[in-house]
Amino acid sequence: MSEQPIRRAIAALRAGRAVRIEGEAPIAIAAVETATPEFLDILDPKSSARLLISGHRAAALALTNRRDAADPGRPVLVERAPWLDCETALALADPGRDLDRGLVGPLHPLPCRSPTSCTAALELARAAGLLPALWLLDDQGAATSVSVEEIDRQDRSPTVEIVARAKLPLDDLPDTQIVAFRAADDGQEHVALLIGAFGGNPPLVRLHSECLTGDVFGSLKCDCGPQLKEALKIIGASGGGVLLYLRQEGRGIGLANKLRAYSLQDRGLDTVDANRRLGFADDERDYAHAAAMLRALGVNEVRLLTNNPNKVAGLEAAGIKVADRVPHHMPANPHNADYLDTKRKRSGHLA
Ligand SMILES: Nc1nc2c(ncn2[C@@H]2O[C@H](COP(=O)(O)OP(=O)(O)OP(=O)(O)O)[C@@H](O)[C@H]2O)c(=O)[nH]1
Ligand SMILES: [Zn+2]
Repeated sequence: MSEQPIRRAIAALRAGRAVRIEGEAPIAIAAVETATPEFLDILDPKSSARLLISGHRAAALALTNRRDAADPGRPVLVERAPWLDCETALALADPGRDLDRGLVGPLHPLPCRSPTSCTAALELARAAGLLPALWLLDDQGAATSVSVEEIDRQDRSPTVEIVARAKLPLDDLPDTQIVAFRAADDGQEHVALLIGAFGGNPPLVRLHSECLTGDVFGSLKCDCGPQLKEALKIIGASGGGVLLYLRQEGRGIGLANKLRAYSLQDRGLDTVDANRRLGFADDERDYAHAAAMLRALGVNEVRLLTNNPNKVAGLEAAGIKVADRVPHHMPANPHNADYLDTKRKRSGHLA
């Protein structure tokens, strides 16, 4: 499959290996989180690598000048000083550690001469569930390579294939089938539940983003668990519809990064600032894979259960008509009241 380079590049970054990003200005990178000191000694013998961080992380470290600050999406490079070793770099990348240790420095930001390649590289780190902090290496001989175009989500119209389909009896629900999908680009496995009979009118559809803590453990920090259960109930009661279970843990930043965000929230940050402090945008999801899954199921128009206007816009941008938005509120509890409030005040969720 032509899209396999992304999967290989994700695997290489996670394994602490180097990846070459092909494009107008090719670069070679390795993840700060996984690259070992021995590896860095070999690939950066002169200590001339630079540290590549996201604009959001640079802003949190007060490294952005006024022009950069206007564009938090713009990556920033930091010169490798002799004291900037693997552990110090990790402290720069990981806000949990900078709060523990205090900031290191002085740090010298450098102009980023290949913003397109660097942005693609940071996107790859996000897709790998790693912190958005990379070593930018002089040595470009990395065995694994992927192009900017292959990484860029805007350029991709992802294809998904149906891998398996089976009956799944669920409590209090009409006939339900579970369908496993695999995305050709990043290899991610998503799931659809087809509940009851639907057809004719646009079906009731819920896009549920994975939340291990809420869905499985019943965490009270968010509203995901109750939303998931209630969505199944509402779809079942309406006669039928579709629930997509999307593997977009932590609004697309991955499980470990979400738990890092939780740890920052334990220290008083809200959900939006925690994401930014880690170096991510508030919400890193897109709905192109969801749209491809719906199309593969023959669904081109939906009534969408959500309070999130960005979800409606994202699905429509990916070519699925949203005939109606059906609100999907859950009662707050003492642990998630502030979180739900932040989503309304800062993330545009509808009350
Ligand atoms: N990064 C991050 N992700 C979170 C946090 N709390 C929950 N999530 C994730 O947020 C996603 C659910 O998003 P929500 O904002 O609750 O809901 P939504 O799907 O955008 O909107 P609705 O359709 O109205 O429910 C899941 O992937 C959760 O893992 C958090 O504090 N930080
Ligand atoms: Zn949740």
